[in-house]
Amino acid sequence: MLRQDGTVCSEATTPGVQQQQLWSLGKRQSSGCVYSSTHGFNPEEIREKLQAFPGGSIDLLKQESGVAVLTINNPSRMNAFSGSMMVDLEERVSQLESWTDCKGLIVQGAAGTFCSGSDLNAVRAISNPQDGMKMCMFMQNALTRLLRLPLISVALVEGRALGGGAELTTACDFRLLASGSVIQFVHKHMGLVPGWGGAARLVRVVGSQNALKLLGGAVKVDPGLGLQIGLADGVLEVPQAEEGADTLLQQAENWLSQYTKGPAPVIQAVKKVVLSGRELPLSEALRTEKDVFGTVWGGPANLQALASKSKHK
Ligand SMILES: CCCC(=O)SCCNC(=O)CCNC(=O)[C@H](O)C(C)(C)COP(=O)(O)OP(=O)(O)OC[C@H]1O[C@@H](n2cnc3c(N)ncnc32)[C@H](O)[C@@H]1OP(=O)(O)O
Repeated sequence: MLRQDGTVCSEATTPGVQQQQLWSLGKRQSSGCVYSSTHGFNPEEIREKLQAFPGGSIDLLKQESGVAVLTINNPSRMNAFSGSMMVDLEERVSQLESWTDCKGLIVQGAAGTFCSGSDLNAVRAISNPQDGMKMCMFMQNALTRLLRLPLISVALVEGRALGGGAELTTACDFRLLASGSVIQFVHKHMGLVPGWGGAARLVRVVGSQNALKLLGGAVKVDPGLGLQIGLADGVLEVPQAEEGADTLLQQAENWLSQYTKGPAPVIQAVKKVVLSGRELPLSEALRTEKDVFGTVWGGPANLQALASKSKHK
């Protein structure tokens, strides 16, 4: 059953329609926004305002493998988020939510750098508190939906991830840092704190002590520090120009494949139980886990594994 706040609580499951149910469970939870009209949030109004600051794009490539690539594309501004890119992001997340075969997602920046945060030209133009709040709610909704997608996501960070760009990395399940890259929550230097949900997510990734250090000191997190505090899940070497070396994207796809190998319903179920464990109180998380279990128990992958008498050596 779907609660009004977008979370899922338990309901009886009937074996046989399990795969369909898993998808709808994942979809229902992933579409749970933080803000709605009950919070005075009017998405149409802010969409229109954001569209007045055009430039760049958010590009989505869905691949047969079930792994999609989302590219932050505004190279002349170091992939800063223009207003229209924020609206684009929301649209791409909607497209991913309705992709039934999804298994994984790589979020990258175009042209050798990740993202320099919100476009400072747009920020200046909407620097009044009312517009700031609306933009903040809009981006929190979009990034919460991104993190709740029933797939396994990784931010591929090359170059710099600054401000909102750093926040975006925390809306992915994992982060891979290329050699020489930096994640920096520069908000304090801008007289700000994160507003796209980056602080709340950062605390969950690195713990409150480390989050306080990173935000309070606007610390530059390089791959070494990232690994040490758990912000980075792996480090990739930027390939030399010589022929044959895997690109960073290929390396990220290889890395992600350890988690996306296998049937989509099972990968989606894995994400779903982890997500509910992270977001729901224990009793609700347990009931959700039971429901998700019911969608894979006796399903094609389960039956095939039983028939092949697989051993786990
Ligand atoms: C809740 C969200 C909070 C936020 O995200 S606030 C925004 C936080 N981000 C920033 O303050 C980034 C400011 N930019 C910088 O520090 C530097 O440009 C940066 C990214 C380190 C790159 O330095 P450099 O390699 O020296 O390159 P550069 O400065 O010449 O930049 C190349 C062109 O990109 C532009 N750019 C970079 N970041 C931008 C941004 N966020 N908004 C708008 N334009 C931005 C920059 O102005 C420059 O443009 P132009 O060539 O002068 O026309």
